[in-house]
Amino acid sequence: MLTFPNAKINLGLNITEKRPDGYHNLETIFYPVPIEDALEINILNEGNGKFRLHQAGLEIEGEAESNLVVKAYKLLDDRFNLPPVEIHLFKHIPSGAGLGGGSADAAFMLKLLNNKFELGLPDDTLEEYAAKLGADCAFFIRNRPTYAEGIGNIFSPLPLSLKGYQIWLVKPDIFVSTRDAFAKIKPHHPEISLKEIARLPVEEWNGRMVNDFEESVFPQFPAIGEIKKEMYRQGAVYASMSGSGSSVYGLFKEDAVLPEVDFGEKVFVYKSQFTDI
Ligand SMILES: C[C@@](CO)(OP(=O)(O)O)[C@H](O)COP(=O)(O)OP(=O)(O)OC[C@H]1O[C@@H](n2ccc(N)nc2=O)[C@H](O)[C@@H]1O
Ligand SMILES: Nc1ncnc2c1ncn2[C@@H]1O[C@H](COP(=O)(O)OP(=O)(O)O)[C@@H](O)[C@H]1O
Repeated sequence: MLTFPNAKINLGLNITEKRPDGYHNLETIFYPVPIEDALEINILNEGNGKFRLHQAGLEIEGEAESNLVVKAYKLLDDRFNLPPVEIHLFKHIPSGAGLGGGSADAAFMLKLLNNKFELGLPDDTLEEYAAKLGADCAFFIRNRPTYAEGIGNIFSPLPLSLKGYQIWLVKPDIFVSTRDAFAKIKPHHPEISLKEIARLPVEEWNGRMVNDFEESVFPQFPAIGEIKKEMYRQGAVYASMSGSGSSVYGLFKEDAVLPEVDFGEKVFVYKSQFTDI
């Protein structure tokens, strides 16, 4: 059985409080983007192990055991004693990009196992399992435009559509640690809630909808801030870093012609148009 975990971008991100447990409360909007990995499972008929992971495409750091698709499998295996599986994962979504690729793989693995082995788990339960695997993981269960609060795990659906807009996404060869990026932030409550800003037309987001991580990440990695400036020079109606970086996206009008810009070596570039949401 085969599935295609997609990425997300953050539309705005306000980090509002540091919590006693070390995590941070925030508000953000998660929006699905059609950059997709490919994830397949088959029943494993040979050997003694419970899983075998084959990985291709972009590299992911770490052992198979630490891959989030394996963690997702183990989580459900502990509860349901699943048959052994052979896993094929092809990575297209860059890691350390603020695109949630690892979290998407984990959430889609939960959904895949639920379907393949007919576990009958409703979305609410799948979200509870997903939340154990990463702060933004549960978003990918329903995978629709979502306003998120708490540590990024309390959701409400949002009637927001970027249909027709073009997205230009650039991920430089820079790895930003989410943990370090949080550590440098001074949390504060925004004057206007992100939910309110999101009701405005996209053309009015610039200067209002902010990603608090930019303030700590751009001084450390000026190249990321330069990409954002370039997006605006090229006519973006809105541009921002996604999550804790390092990717930057620009939203462009339907009829805009996106130029070819050389952002340097080892830079991931993706252009597309939002369709069905
Ligand atoms: C902040 C966001 C916004 O989208 O960043 P990106 O990962 O997308 O860049 C996400 O919610 C991140 O989610 P995720 O990447 O799953 O975070 P986790 O693995 O759970 O946490 C990584 C580390 O970030 C810090 N952390 C994470 C979430 C949060 N609300 N407060 C925190 O302080 C903690 O130090 C934690 O150890
Ligand atoms: N299947 C996976 N895909 C990507 N990264 C993974 C995966 N499993 C574990 N990881 C680890 O998760 C970390 C965060 O990856 P990812 O969620 O893609 O990025 P981000 O948090 O920037 O959105 C990576 O450093 C990687 O080592």
